[in-house]
Amino acid sequence: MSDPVVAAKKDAGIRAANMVEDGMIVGLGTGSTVFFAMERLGERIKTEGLRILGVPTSNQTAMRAEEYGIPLTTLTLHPVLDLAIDGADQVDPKKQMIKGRGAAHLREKVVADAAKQFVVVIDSGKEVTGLDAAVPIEVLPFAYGSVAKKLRELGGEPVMREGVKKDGPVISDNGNYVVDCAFGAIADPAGLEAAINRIPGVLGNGIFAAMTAKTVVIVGGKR
Ligand SMILES: O=C(CO)[C@H](O)[C@H](O)COP(=O)(O)O
Repeated sequence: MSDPVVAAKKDAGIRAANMVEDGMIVGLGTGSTVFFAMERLGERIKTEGLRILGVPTSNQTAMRAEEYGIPLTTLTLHPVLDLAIDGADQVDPKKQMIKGRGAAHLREKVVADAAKQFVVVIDSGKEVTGLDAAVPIEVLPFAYGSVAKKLRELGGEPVMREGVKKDGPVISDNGNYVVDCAFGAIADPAGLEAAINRIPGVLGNGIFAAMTAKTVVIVGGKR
């Protein structure tokens, strides 16, 4: 019997991929849900002759794109994207979200910001009434100590993300540390997103609260 969460992710991914039109430049997020969208895009390229170019948000996504036959481009050649498809870890009713389980949130935010429309694909387990997950924060290694102190002053509890099958800290695709910082229930996601970004040495954080107007959320298995 198929896993209902996996089935929901696949449904969300396929529906997002079916929104893509011929000639579009498409931001490609990172994670298991967006990979279902990419698989479907690969099928459409083969069967319908769909012509698209993708901008990948991680090394893993670039490798998947190669596997699925999705041609890639860069933000240098295409600074404006028609649409970006990505997953999320928590999404609230205002379409504010927390991302970054895969430590790709810095490039994911750049790509989502460059897109005219941001399509977020989730299963219903990601829907929450209020954001409260630890916030992934990409930090310049040189600044780790001072950033951690400032995050504590903001009321957070920063924890260095540790590697799996690798001793020591996770190093992002951009060569930086990733800190997971719990703040408890987040009353003002936009305010916290901006406050974290104001700390020198912070390169980006996983709260996405500034692009809700162009965000469409697809919850797999729900119509
Ligand atoms: O933000 C992310 C990676 O940095 C992912 O998009 C997010 O963690 C969702 O992943 P999944 O679709 O595998 O549940």
